[in-house]
Amino acid sequence: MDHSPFQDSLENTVSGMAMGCHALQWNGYELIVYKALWGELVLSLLGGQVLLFRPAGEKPLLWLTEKPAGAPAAIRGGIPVCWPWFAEHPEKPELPKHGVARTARWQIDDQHVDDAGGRWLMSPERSLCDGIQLQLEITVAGAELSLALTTTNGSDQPLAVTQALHSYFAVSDSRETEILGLADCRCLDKVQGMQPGVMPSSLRFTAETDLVVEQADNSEAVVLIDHGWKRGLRITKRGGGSTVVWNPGAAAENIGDVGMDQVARFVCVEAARTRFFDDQTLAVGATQTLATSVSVLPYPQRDQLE
Ligand SMILES: O=P(O)(O)OC[C@H]1O[C@@H](O)[C@H](O)[C@@H](O)[C@@H]1O
Repeated sequence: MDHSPFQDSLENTVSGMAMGCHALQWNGYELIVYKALWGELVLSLLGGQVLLFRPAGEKPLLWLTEKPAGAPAAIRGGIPVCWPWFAEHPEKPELPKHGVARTARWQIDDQHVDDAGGRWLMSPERSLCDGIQLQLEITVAGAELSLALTTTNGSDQPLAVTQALHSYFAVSDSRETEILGLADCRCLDKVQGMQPGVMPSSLRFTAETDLVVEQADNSEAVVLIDHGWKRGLRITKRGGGSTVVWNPGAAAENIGDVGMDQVARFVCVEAARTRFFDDQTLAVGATQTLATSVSVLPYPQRDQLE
């Protein structure tokens, strides 16, 4: 059987690789694969994007499309970096949705990997905004993955920035999952034309879902319970006052790298800073960090939130 990366899923390709660090071409994207005692991590140089994280003995925590558009298009899955604006540009709708970071070329500036985890520092190869520095720190500590995206305004002008770490979490079936931890938060429902509402104590995915939720910085973790795989994911956020929850439902038919055959395999829970709830202007010389982490919880774990 041919296990070329063009005919097999990235997950299968990586699971067949030896321990260590490997460069891999996948549908025109340059990837770096790390395999160690703690598990597997795959980084894409396009977008500075974590594509795969699988702690040893677990299923992958992140979902990745099996029908990638191919380089240099943005990759759907893993954790795209949306920066320096989230969603549509507020004044120039012709500009790319979710900013320019996810389609830029990034480099690995520093890395340290050992048997317990690793730490990687990435930055765009070329500045994406004059005078602005952007750095992504990726940390694996055992079975936990953390990302911290730091913006430093080294220009002579204040910088308006919104952003998201747009995590695609792998699930057995989105209809078998629920999201806890956002009860009573204010939200805007994008599917209903940004209609304001309040989040329920448990959110289920029964149709297209696209919610921008006002969730205070450093609040309790969001818990994603997967009743199919009997797994919980604990998702934290720091440095942003918004959490975005997205699954396209039937709208996936019109999204080439999702489609109805893949739409139930993921749920997005995004750590964000949005113009709806926590717009930010970064003063000259100021630094801001948006961070998120994910780790596995035993199932069931509802009582941990009650
Ligand atoms: O297709 P894109 O540009 O990657 O965006 C995916 C989704 O990203 C989410 O963050 C938005 O809330 C959705 O509205 C959007 O559809």
